[in-house]
Amino acid sequence: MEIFTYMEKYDYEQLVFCQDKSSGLKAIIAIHDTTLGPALGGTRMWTYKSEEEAIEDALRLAKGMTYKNAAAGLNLGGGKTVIIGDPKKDKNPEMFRAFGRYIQGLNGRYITAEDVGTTVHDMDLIHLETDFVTGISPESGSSGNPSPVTAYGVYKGMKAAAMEAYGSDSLEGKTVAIQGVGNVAYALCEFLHEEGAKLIVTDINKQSVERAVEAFNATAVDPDDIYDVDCDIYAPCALGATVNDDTINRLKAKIIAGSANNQLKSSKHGDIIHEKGIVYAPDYVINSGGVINVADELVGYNQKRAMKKVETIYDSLTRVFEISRTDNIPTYVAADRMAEERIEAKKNSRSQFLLNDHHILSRR
Ligand SMILES: NC(=O)C1=CN([C@@H]2O[C@H](COP(=O)(O)OP(=O)(O)OC[C@H]3O[C@@H](n4cnc5c(N)ncnc54)[C@H](O)[C@@H]3O)[C@@H](O)[C@H]2O)C=CC1
Ligand SMILES: CC(C)CC(=O)C(=O)O
Repeated sequence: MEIFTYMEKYDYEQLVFCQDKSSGLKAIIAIHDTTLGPALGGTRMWTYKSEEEAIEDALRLAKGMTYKNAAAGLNLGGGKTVIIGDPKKDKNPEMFRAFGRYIQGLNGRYITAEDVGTTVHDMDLIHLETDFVTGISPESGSSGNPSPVTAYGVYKGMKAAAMEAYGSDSLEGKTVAIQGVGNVAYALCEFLHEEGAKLIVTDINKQSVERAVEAFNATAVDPDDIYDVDCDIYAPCALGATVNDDTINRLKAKIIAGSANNQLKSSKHGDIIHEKGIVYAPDYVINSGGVINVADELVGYNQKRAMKKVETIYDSLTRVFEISRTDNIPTYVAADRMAEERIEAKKNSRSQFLLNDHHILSRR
């Protein structure tokens, strides 16, 4: 990959490589755009096959955060970190403290939180070195684990998608195929089960599947079979790019709505599902509950206020579906347009965020 060519193409601001030999830290912080404010996005820890794959993931996820934060109405830019390693085997406290020092060095241009492979405990370790971290333990006045709130937003978004597809937002009796029953999806299963939806689940982790089968009477299938099951809603809640050339003709669902980031392998796949009449809830709109929740910490966390804002995901998606219908454009294009309009409006007055005295986290 020609890194500068790629960065120039999608207008990235900064890519930071962090290495700490004694703890084994190898992290990549990608900052896409700070027009609206400091870049906020989580830290993913994953076993990448190559450094190139890790860089690409960081870059794609960071750009997604720019759009997510803009579409959610947050005054925040987009960034994300990936740590190369196995979250089950390679973590140690020094690693996250070293990473925290790198974040501190960015002086507020980037604020982190949880993502796949990282936990509240990891954020607490980062917090020992920097204030530019959210989603730390609630005892410190923080909002804690964002996953259940993300799940609540996805649940609300799924209802908006059901309204668009079926004319009713009830999920009772609907069959939802859930790919990956980790932190977000387990909490999502709770909401869906409570409303009377039927659940089909899969995960590469057997224990996660068993837990969902036991708790929600879910039907388990093998990971690759999830694309072939009869269902009303396909909910990708694992990693990205699962709507791709191999899967797109296998999916039987009328709705695609889940928590995973970067669900479409490429924009071509968004065009195809639009032509097929599938209602696609753009990933960064439906999964913005977590970032909306942690962003509330920037003004002094208030759970009620945060949850009220998370509920607006239903309205944002309804607006996206309306634009898509009226202008006959795919929903991902409608969402991009909403986000880009917000960023463009601000572009001439603000860019390249730098910390100022009013940064709330520096006073926490
Ligand atoms: N945690 C949060 O608040 C937010 C999460 N997201 C996104 O939602 C997705 C899930 O996040 P979390 O639940 O936090 O992560 P997690 O790591 O707790 O859960 C992901 C699950 O997917 C499973 N998985 C991985 N590859 C799989 C495959 N090929 N087939 C089936 N299962 C597979 C894993 O075993 C794990 O159980 C990620 O894409 C994440 O970026 C987006 C916004 C916020
Ligand atoms: C986990 C969130 C708090 C932020 C994030 O990285 C995301 O929404 O993908």
